[in-house]
Amino acid sequence: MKSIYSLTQEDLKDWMIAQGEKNYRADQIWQWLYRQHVGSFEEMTNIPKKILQPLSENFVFSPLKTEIVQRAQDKTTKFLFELHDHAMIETVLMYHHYGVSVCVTTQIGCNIGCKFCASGLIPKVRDLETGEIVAQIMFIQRYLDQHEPGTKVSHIVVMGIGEPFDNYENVMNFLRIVNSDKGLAIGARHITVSTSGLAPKIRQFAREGIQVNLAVSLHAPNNETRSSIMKINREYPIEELFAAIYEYIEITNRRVTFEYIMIDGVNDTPQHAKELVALLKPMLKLSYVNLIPYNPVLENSFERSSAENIAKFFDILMKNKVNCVVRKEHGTDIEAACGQLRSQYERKKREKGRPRTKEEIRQASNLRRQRKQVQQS
Ligand SMILES: C[S@@+](CC[C@H](N)C(=O)[O-])C[C@H]1O[C@@H](n2cnc3c(N)ncnc32)[C@H](O)[C@@H]1O
Ligand code: SF4
Repeated sequence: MKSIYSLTQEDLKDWMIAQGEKNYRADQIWQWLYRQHVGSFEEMTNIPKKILQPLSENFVFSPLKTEIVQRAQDKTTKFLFELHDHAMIETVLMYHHYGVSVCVTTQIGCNIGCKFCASGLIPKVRDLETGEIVAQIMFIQRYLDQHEPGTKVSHIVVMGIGEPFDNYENVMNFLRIVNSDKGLAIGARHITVSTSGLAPKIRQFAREGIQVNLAVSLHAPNNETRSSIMKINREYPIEELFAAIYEYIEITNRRVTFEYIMIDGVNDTPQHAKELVALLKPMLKLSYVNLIPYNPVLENSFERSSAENIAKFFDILMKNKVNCVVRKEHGTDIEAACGQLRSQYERKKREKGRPRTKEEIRQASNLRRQRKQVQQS
């Protein structure tokens, strides 16, 4: 059964009309959901039983069951949820000087399969429904209501497990619901959708008429390096990706953020930095680069660039007037890399009772060492 959070305002109105009810009932329910943040139909005290009954027969409330909550020293909190089909997803709550953001998951697994990413290890099982994405925000808003009354989710990043543009319609509905001014009213400019670079969807997104920010996971300035870590680059090479980005900028007049993970010996040399400068030169005022220190994951041997190499790379970009920042890390003392909490949890479940192999012990100690370095740096 679908979640009530799957419905846009229009869907809810259509449903009311189909029940022979008045439009304003849909507005009342919307207010209960997104202004009062109720967690059940019974709490909607001004809605008559003759409406609540069919509502609860046709829709579930939250489709999420909490499995694990991990809180880091900097208050970053990771939630592992179980869905009705026992699939596990992750959602992260982060605290910033400008507010509170939530990172949402959009798919179970991911077919893009980037080599460095824990989420891409598991092929896509299915797309999340709109309601399953909205429910992540509402769960965390209720968690905040309970633990820190008055604190509101102010920003959303669509950067959890999955490729949002491979679940396009559900993600667009999610954006409309959280942005609705009669509901949560999270400003479009406070929402960022990150894509690995599905060029045709970037063009489609440009035409949606919403002010949501676009981030592109670039991670390399040339096709050879990018294809070696992101197989999506073979389908949409840099020339095609940038043609779509230019079109996006032309239509929306909005700035694009480029995410660039710093991976030791892969994409972090001064030569890579110079190539990145050349690539971004024509769009200096309309682009922004986030340099992200790589978060080591157990399943591969990539390592984070040294602080020195990150600083050198940053300097080259800055000297060439590329807007750039080294992204602040969140929750380094918990399973911070996207998809890690879920993959650790599922591995432990599979391996219960089985002794670890030498290779697994080596990998785990390697990861612990890298994490320690990350926390100390
Ligand atoms: C998990 S992805 C989800 C959104 C979308 N699929 C994408 O690739 O942009 C969000 C961001 O996390 C980055 N990422 C993935 N694994 C990472 C890791 N181990 N350390 C740091 N960033 C990572 C991705 O490259 C991407 O920029
Ligand atoms: S980085 Fe994004 S696109 Fe690549 S595997 Fe991870 S979630 Fe999928």
